Amino acid sequence: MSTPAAQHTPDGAVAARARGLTKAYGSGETAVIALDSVDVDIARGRFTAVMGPSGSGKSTLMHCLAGLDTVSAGQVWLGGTEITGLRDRELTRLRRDRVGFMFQSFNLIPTLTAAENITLPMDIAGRRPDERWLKQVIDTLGLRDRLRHRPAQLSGGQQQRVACARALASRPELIFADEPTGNLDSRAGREVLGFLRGAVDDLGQTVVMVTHDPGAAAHSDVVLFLADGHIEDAMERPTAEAVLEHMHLSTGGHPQTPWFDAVRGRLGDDDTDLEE
Ligand SMILES: Nc1ncnc2c1ncn2[C@@H]1O[C@H](COP(=O)(O)OP(=O)(O)OP(=O)(O)O)[C@@H](O)[C@H]1O
Repeated sequence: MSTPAAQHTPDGAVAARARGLTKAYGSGETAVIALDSVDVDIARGRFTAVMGPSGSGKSTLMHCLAGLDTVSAGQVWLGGTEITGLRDRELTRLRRDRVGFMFQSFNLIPTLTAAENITLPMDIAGRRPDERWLKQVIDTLGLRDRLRHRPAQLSGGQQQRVACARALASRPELIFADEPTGNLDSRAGREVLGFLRGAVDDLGQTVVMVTHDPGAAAHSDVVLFLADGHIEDAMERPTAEAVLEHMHLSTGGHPQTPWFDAVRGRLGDDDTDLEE
């Protein structure tokens, strides 16, 4: 299925692209089609949010675009390189060089300092960081005076900022963030979203973020809405209210799902007339 994002993005401005991307888990009668012939372009230098009900295929889409999972059919490109069909070793190198990851659970090494955690992927790869870039990332994220601290000595928001710096350190073409604010209180969550926004606006990075939270999605430039393994809509310049309204409409006006209740509660607008 084509999306507005797929139709209007010129070639050179695409950080990742999928055509006919299909992912099935299992086979025969028990097969689950997690993604069903998805076409999508992730625009370079923009902040894209991916939303949709639980099980709609968000994580699968992110993993296939990032080369973390194989596809059942279709093609995926990272920048100009088609990754479907690459051998494991080539794919690992490409991922290491071009992609940064942020997860809900931070994934920091407890025995290493913030500074060591930030450069760990580059140290493993035997690459020297670009010191000017690293300094810019650390200052942008406000981590200068936290570099010698270990994760346990940092707040949740600071830990996620370290994870953000780690994702940015090698200046990847693309950062994938899977619910990066899921384990944070709302203030720390807003702070991390502000830094991701800054990574796009001030550092020219490309960010793809999976989220259930309309308030988080409102920090993005475009929201892709998944449903049953399809991209069923895209929204440019989203606001939390417009995203929530879209979620309301996509549940057919019967927002009885735990997913909807949870996000509505987080927006704090239980008094609105959503259930009319
Ligand atoms: N390893 C797996 N084996 C079998 N089925 C899977 C596997 N991973 C995902 N699925 C199925 O694929 C579909 C899409 O899953 P996915 O995790 O991508 O959804 P999601 O939108 O990210 O969900 P959530 O918001 O709950 O994280 C679901 O039906 C899920 O049960």
